[in-house]
Amino acid sequence: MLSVCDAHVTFNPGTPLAVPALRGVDLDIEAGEFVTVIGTNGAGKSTLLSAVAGDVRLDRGGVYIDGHDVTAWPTEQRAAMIGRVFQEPRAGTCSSLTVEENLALAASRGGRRGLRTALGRGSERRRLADQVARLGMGLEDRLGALAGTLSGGQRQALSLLMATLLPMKILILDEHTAALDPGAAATVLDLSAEITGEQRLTTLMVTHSMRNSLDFGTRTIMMNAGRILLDIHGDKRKDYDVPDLLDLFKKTTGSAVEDDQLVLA
Ligand SMILES: Nc1ncnc2c1ncn2[C@@H]1O[C@H](COP(=O)(O)OP(=O)(O)OP(=O)(O)O)[C@@H](O)[C@H]1O
Repeated sequence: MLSVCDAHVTFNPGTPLAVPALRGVDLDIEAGEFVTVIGTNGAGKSTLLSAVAGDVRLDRGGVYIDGHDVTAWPTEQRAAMIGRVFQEPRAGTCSSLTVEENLALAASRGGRRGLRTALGRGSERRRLADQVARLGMGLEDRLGALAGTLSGGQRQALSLLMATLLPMKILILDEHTAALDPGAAATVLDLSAEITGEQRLTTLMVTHSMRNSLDFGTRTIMMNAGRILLDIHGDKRKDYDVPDLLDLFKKTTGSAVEDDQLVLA
């Protein structure tokens, strides 16, 4: 469903500041798979996600979605197929619009209906209220509140809902719970699992928590220095715990994981 083939990306190529961020990444993901992506700082996780979304162009290699070669497609063209939630809750919602207006904007994305039309229809307003009620955060009673007044967790749950409101194929979650307190992070993670499961979305989630990388999704990949080091899926995944991931990392790279966040989170 999603294939990344021999992906290479170097930032600032040909300069003293050149950084090889992806060094030959191959990844094939089946429809409905939920892949958690883990790795030390600077491993290339976000670059991989950005290469799939179209924000980062490959120097070499290709990205294929449902058999279409999208390597040369700009982000806007891929946006109809890809939903994305970022680390920063403010990135996915507009502070100066209400909850309802944010949702209506997401519902009208790429379509003919504008914000006013979506909000002008009683049936559409009810549908959006029903959708927001499922988040279990009481936002259905705060549809008229500005998104800027919501808590980080509420805002990130709203971002998640907005990213998945319209039918699409791939959901990209880039450390989307990293800026939240533990309680809100757990709620948003559970919601992510629920929504992706229901819609059978093909999902790529970067996390800094080894624990979460095993507890959520159907497959775990670990990156280091621009490459995929480990790829665990199927029943095999149940046999792994955090110490196993640490061991594998050490065996493959010859060094221990130094990123405390990965180990402790
Ligand atoms: N726009 C950019 N310009 C220059 N270098 C960049 C740019 N974006 C990323 N890099 C570098 O590319 C490498 C991979 O970065 P990337 O953000 O993909 O890593 P990551 O695994 O997501 O790390 P983290 O967990 O710290 O977010 C890093 O060395 C980073 O400094």
